[in-house]
Amino acid sequence: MNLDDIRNNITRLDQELLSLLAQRKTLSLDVARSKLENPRPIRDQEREQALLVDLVSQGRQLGLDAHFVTRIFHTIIEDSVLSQQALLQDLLNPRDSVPAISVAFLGLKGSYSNMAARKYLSRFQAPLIEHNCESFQQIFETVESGQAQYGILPIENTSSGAINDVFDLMQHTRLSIVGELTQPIEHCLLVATDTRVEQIKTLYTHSQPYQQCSQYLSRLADLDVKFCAASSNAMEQVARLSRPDVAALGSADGGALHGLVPLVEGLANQKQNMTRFIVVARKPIEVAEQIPAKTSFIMSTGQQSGALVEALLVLRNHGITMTRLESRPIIGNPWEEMFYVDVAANANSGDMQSAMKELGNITRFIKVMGCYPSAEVSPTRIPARLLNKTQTPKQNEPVRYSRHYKADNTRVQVGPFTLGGDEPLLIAELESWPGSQLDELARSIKEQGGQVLALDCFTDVGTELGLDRLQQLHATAERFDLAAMTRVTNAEQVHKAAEQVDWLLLDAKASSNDELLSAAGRCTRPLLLELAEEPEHSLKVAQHILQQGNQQLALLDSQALPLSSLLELSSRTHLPLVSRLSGDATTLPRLGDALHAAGVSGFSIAVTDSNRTLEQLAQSLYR
Ligand SMILES: O=C(O)C(=O)C[C@]1(C(=O)O)C=C[C@@H](O)C=C1
Repeated sequence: MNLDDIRNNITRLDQELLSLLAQRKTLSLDVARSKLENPRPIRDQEREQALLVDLVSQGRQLGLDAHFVTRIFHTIIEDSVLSQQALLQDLLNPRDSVPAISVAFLGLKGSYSNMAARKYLSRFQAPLIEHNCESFQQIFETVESGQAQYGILPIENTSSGAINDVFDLMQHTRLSIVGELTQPIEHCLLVATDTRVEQIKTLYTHSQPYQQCSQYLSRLADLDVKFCAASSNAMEQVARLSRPDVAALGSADGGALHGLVPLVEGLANQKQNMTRFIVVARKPIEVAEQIPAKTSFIMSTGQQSGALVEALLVLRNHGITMTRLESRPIIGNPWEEMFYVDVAANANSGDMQSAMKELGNITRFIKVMGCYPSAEVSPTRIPARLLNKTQTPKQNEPVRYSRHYKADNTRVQVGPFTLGGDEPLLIAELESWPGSQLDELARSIKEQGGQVLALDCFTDVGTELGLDRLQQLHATAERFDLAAMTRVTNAEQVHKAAEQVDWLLLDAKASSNDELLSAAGRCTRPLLLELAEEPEHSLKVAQHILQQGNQQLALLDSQALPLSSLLELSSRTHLPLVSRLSGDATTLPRLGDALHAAGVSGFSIAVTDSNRTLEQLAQSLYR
């Protein structure tokens, strides 16, 4: 078969896939109607789990990786759940029979708010009348006066946090929240003509995307930056000039509305950049009981100590999960706060009604801002014990970590460095978060010959600070051409860390956490598994990880195992070994040499701002 024939076959298969997806969607809507007749919740995670287990098993028999199959079906099921929700909501909240839908949002054609508005309202399949607004205030006014039926407002961004102006305006509005959506923010360099990055001399941009892409932009020399009121203005300007030396920052979809094309994509410092929007309207909506709902309300408590805690306890006592808590000063009442609360509950449910009544008795002010369908469809996970059942064990297949399975040493690619090659790899561990000293220490590690910067981002801190530290670690490692490593202790940390660092450390305690091991085994970042007291046990854990798909695994000895045990280990497994060394500057280099000769591929040592042991070890190893 020649290339054209193969491509024709691929095209045919893709069309079949599309037609099958459309048929599946029709069936999913039939399910929704049947759930309405015989009331049942839309979401049925038991059914989803059973479906995924079967699909993964059948996929494996067809040579498809478990991770690939689950990822695709998570997306299909997410769409199915959201389509069912939209159908039920339409039936419950019939729309006035107007020929078009009108919406107010910030900015002009192509702004992120415009793209969010189009995405959210596409479900109504009616022509859209767009009201471009210059401020959040104007959006509220346009909807309040009836000129637009809906308003779209950003309320939080993963990199810049809460959008306070919107929260402040919410305090005084008569509008209700009727929906939410999350929009990925993907900044690109947009151009109007055929050009190259080196030719760009002037950049038109709004200040926010400019800050969010600072790392990429700092690499472009002599750029004249012209700030605009909104990204859409920047795009308009570049489209009007239509020259090879000008570019705008904005989304590819937004740019397309102005005839611009992306020259470079994915420019944001933070790779996962998302904005959550709320949708407001004059009339509140009802949310069908079968749908996962959210309710937003605002309240102010007295200033006596424990008042907020008491209010939150009411939610807990009614089994209501709070998904967000934000506080803003009350304008005109210095030192008083208004709290914005989102809960995962339907405002009409018995629990919520009685919780609101109790809250009414202990707060100074309380008002429901709206109840709306939750746009988050958290993916159903397959527990490790079921995932393993989906394996079709081949008779007498050698265990994966063993030399029978693979005779040659595994090479693990850690950022730009290789573990398991000819040269040993040097990991410098910082024992606590160094704050503003981070860059200084990274510079010193690089100078001394270190290659990997290891630092705990999550230990003893909340998720938000952990994520912030991850980004700092990523940025510093990149600045000094080091690879970055951090410890992960749960599945969520695996997903977050995999976006920012080159190597994930699983400590010996990880072996009892099935969910963590499965997430690590399914991620595509290399792993370093700390050996448990009983190395045999860790080899079983290694087998479990390798079976999930991730083959980039190394073992860490942090208990200074005797040389004989290390030799035995390296005769049994092809996985590279790393030793955590401690000791003084005179013994360390000799120890390092001996262990390297015994097959140890990497060394990890603690670095402080005063010791130079890393340098001595590096000099001895790289002699
Ligand atoms: O089987 C159902 O009950 C469906 O609603 C269909 C479906 C699916 O798309 O497969 C969607 C949502 C449920 O959570 C489970 C499965």
